[in-house]
Amino acid sequence: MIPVVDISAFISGGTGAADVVRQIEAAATQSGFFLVTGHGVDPAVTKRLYDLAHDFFDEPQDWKATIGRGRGVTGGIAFAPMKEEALAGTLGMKTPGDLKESLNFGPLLAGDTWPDRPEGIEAAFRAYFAEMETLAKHLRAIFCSAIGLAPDHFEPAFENHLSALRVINYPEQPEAPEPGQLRAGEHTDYGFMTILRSEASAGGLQVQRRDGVWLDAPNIEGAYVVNIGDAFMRWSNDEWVSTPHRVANPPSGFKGTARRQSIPFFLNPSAETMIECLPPFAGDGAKYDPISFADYIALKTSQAFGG
Ligand SMILES: O=C(O)CCC(=O)C(=O)O
Ligand SMILES: [Fe+2]
Repeated sequence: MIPVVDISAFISGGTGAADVVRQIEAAATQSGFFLVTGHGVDPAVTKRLYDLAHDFFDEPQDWKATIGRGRGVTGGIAFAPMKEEALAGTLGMKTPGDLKESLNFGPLLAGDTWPDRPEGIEAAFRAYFAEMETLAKHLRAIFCSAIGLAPDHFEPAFENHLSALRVINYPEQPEAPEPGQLRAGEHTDYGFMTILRSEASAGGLQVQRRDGVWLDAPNIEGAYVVNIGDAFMRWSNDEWVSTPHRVANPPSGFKGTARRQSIPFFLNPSAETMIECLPPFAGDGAKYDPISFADYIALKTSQAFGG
């Protein structure tokens, strides 16, 4: 259900590029999820961010609580402590807060002054963000090829893109979660697409099949999980699907190590980008009115929080 696609032939322009495009199109229109290998992301850059964020999460709670709470610095750091977010709320479900904490960064997003430790954490975030920008550009070109758009069709929309990079820590669960409480509640992602560095653990990523059954997403070391977001689903007139997913708790009584750290990169277009039915999908008429990405996010947020 969640295929693994080696995209190296597309990146190098070799024979097999067309096959990559067809595999991604099939996944994006069926489950909205796929794994990519052969993506060219530098594993050392990934490891550095992973390790420094791990060190940050190991710091005492009372110190962490002083970090990343302000919003006065563009390109600063934002820290969300345990249980602050309940993702299922975005689907109108009332649950206790998610059993995770996260560090969040985007070059054009508001945050706070970076902490002086772990040393190099800002540079690690920025370097990984740049790797994700490169991979995202390849994926956009694959999408264009699949849909029948010029290869650079989406590029103007990503000149001042509002993408966000997040490292999430899901700690051990020495106490049983409350009823309905998960590591990350059921949700869809809002943006264009998400590129996730997942991690195998007891209590991991699950994706909802169309019949409602939850399936464990496969984990392949070094591969990225890619999923389509709501904004791209709307852009594609619902042909490419944004699928509900969540992060399960470790089984109760689990005795091994269940700490998990994931790194999602949420690819978003610029605020003024118009989300308007792409011409190849307009055959039977556009289902939605054109809307700017900024207005779309405001609409989603008000729907999720009943505003
Ligand atoms: O941690 C994960 O594997 C997924 C997290 C997620 O879906 C999200 O933060 O949007
Ligand atoms: Fe998500």
